[in-house]
Amino acid sequence: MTVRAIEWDPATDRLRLLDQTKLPGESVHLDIKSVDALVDAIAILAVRGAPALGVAGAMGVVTALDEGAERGWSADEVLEAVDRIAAARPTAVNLAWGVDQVRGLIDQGRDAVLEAARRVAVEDEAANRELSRLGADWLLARVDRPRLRVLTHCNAGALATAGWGTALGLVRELASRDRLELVYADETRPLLQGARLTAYELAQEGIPHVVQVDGAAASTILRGLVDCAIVGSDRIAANGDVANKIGTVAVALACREAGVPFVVAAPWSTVDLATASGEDIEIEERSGVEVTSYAGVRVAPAGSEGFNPAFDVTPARMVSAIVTERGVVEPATGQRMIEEG
Ligand SMILES: CSC[C@H]1O[C@H](OP(=O)(O)O)[C@H](O)[C@@H]1O
Repeated sequence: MTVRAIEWDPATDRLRLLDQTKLPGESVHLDIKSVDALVDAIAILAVRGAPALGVAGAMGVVTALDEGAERGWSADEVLEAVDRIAAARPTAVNLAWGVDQVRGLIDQGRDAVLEAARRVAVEDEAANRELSRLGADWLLARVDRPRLRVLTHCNAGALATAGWGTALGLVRELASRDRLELVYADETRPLLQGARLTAYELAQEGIPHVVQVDGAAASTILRGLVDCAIVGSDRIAANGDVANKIGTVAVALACREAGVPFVVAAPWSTVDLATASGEDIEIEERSGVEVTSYAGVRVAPAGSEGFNPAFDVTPARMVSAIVTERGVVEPATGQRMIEEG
């Protein structure tokens, strides 16, 4: 079983999060007792990754019901608290999607909401395993090499989902088939999800990998050191434009120039058919201090401000494949995301 980022803890009957800001050095869990605590955990990326945010959003509705019962909130006050969870981060469609999967059951009571939230988690992990199989089949049919060398950006692993992972789920599937040679993991400034979290997952499972600075990705690809790039996503627009961690579009540009596949792995819950194109995706702007400092130590001069968009958009024309549990779409050929998927 892969590392668990999120669970509904039977011992406390509360949402329990693995605090990803403490990894890889410490394995610390947060018992979420209030909506404020969950919103804060999302804001500081203690829980992060689009599918994981969907699960946290769904389970957070139970947290809102419990806090409302303790504090005597009206039905409207409970819904206002649920809305705060859904709005805690703007780019990943999964957060609001996860809340929406269960909020309509509130009038059926806590048990119904918790059962539905748990189902969101189970279905996410199942989707990740299915898309990993489909993605490995797609890649192995196109890359003529005994074992693949893969570049990935950020963390789209078990820590970013309910389990197994999306981009790293595909990596795990390749490794299980003995078709993986090496993973180049971009460190992913400024919060180092790659160096801290992707490396943590791969090291735990003995999957061969190296960590590289983000600035090395393009030359690693252009030097012919990788056979493909596989990344996750936070929101996929109807036309196949893909929002993902800042730095992803640079990887896609290099893949197109080098003629290697740029693959996006994501559950269908990340596809947002209501968003026509990447131009309509809100990009989260985070504090510039995350760029000008690291681990509390300022690295830029006092007079320098940080510019910190957390995501970028890769145009559909640069995306070789979007792999979901419903199948593979090839946006670079003009294919669009459709409900039948
Ligand atoms: C499997 S989706 C993971 C996705 O989420 C990450 O963003 P963040 O760490 O800020 O939540 C990044 O975009 C990953 O690709």
